[in-house]
Amino acid sequence: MTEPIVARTRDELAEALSRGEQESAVVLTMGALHAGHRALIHAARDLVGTGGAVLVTIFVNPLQFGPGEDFERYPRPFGADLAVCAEEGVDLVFAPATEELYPLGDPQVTVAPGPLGAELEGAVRPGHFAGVLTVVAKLLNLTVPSYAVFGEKDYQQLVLVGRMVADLDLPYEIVGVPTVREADGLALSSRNRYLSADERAAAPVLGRALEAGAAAAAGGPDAVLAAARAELTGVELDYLELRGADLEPAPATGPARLLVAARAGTTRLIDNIAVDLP
Ligand SMILES: Nc1ncnc2c1ncn2[C@@H]1O[C@H](COP(=O)(O)OP(=O)(O)OP(=O)(O)O)[C@@H](O)[C@H]1O
Ligand SMILES: CC(C)(CO)[C@@H](O)C(=O)[O-]
Ligand code: BAL
Repeated sequence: MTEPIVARTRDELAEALSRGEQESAVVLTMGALHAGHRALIHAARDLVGTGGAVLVTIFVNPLQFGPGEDFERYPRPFGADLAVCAEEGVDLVFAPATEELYPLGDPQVTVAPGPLGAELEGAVRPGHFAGVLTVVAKLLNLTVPSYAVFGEKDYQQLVLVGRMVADLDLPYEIVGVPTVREADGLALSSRNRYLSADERAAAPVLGRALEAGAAAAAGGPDAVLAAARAELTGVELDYLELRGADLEPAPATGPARLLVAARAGTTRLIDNIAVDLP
């Protein structure tokens, strides 16, 4: 097992990137790495092969956290994260300090996420996706990969990153990876560690609700939502919505996406599933 190169500054990153011309794939994270991130790293390696370079960024981005959210509390187990990267054969880790990524302080020019950025997660977390897209654009322009790998667990983020790349002609291929789940259906998330025993016992209702909704697709959109809603007990619901695969309003037929966000105690969980409307 070889240790990844660790770059903490732009100069260290540029020097590391200058050493090779291989094709690269990047996985952008906020650390606290789990099996979901490992799946993204595996996908990145599959894209570039053993001759290519897999990069992981670890940066808890203050721009995407709102007031009263968990920026300070967010887990930062950097040593453990480096061990995961070494186990998974990551070639380069870029882990800048906030002032390294934002040397001029809060950016005056940011990426506007458009109307979708104010819906679903954006309605509950105003400004979140402007923060996400701004840091994603910066990290991609610093790491200049061929591919950038994202998880379907944050489906709206995946859609918005893809739209940013398309709208701004950014030269990166965005690749999505299916959500990795616990045995009981709970989507892996760095925030799951916040859950008390009782909250953890309640949390799988999100996955169960999504499965029930998808299974009711033959009955159409109303049946999907009714079946999902019936499972959502023991949590505080933020939203349950059926949209098109591109998160536009749900079509009457064809590929759709069922999305849920809820709180188990003070821990906010999100999840989603593909639904095929007949
Ligand atoms: N269970 C999962 N399955 C697939 N991809 C995942 C999963 N969890 C996170 N990812 C992806 O990993 C990347 C980094 O996400 P992040 O570092 O925020 O981890 P996280 O588990 O989503 O943490 P958070 O608790 O903040 O949601 C994102 O593209 C995200 O969608
Ligand atoms: C993409 C990302 C790393 C940007 O901070 C974050 O939103 C995340 O981890 O999903
Ligand atoms: N992957 C989620 C990032 C956030 O909640 O800010």
